[in-house]
Amino acid sequence: MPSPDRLVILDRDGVINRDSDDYVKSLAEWVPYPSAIDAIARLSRAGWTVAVATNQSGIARGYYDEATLAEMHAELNRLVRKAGGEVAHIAFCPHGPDDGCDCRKPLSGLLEQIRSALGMESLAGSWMVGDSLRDLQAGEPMGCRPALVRTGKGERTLAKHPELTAEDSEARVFDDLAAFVDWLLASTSAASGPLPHRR
Ligand SMILES: O=P(O)(O)OC[C@@H](O)[C@H]1O[C@@H](OP(=O)(O)O)[C@@H](O)[C@@H](O)[C@@H]1O
Ligand SMILES: [Mg+2]
Ligand SMILES: [Zn+2]
Repeated sequence: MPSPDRLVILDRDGVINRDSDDYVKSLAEWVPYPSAIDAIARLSRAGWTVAVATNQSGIARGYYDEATLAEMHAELNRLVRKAGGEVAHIAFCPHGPDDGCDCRKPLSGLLEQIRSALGMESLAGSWMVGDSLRDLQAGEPMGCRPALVRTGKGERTLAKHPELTAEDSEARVFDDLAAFVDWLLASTSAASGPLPHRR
């Protein structure tokens, strides 16, 4: 059972792979950031558990189906394993904005699925890394530490929510997933225990 202090939960589109305003509708359109695949493997090799929480309303919208989504996630798993790492669990919301589900971010249902799948009591102290505010909002009730990346919709998110970069913001901002992992591994190798909360 992973410790939340060594768990990173990743949003998918815009963090692990390029996002598209037209949705990522096929394996061919699923283009991972090479540095992100390597970053996930570096986390695994350093003893961290990595999970993914992704909204996939394109399924409800009829743009692609769960079999196509499974092809993308098989490829993600293959690439991460080839790089020497592992993705412990991928939780996805196939629903649309009007379906009233409890798993579409900013709700926390996907993170609850991850907590349960990994057999954890709590996610408090784990990291939630995303390119949209709703990613960070999904982690907040679960006690996740928020990290925003500038890739994908990250720059748009920061333009809409400049408070995220304020000195007293709980969120930390990074250029991309690789930069977050560089910082996290450097910080936690220096401090053996959990990271101090941002002052
Ligand atoms: O970033 P994650 O959660 O991994 O996935 C986001 C995607 O499911 C899509 O989410 C859609 O939002 P709506 O679902 O239409 O609000 C749009 O933002 C698309 O551009 C985007 O590709
Ligand atoms: Mg995203
Ligand atoms: Zn859902």
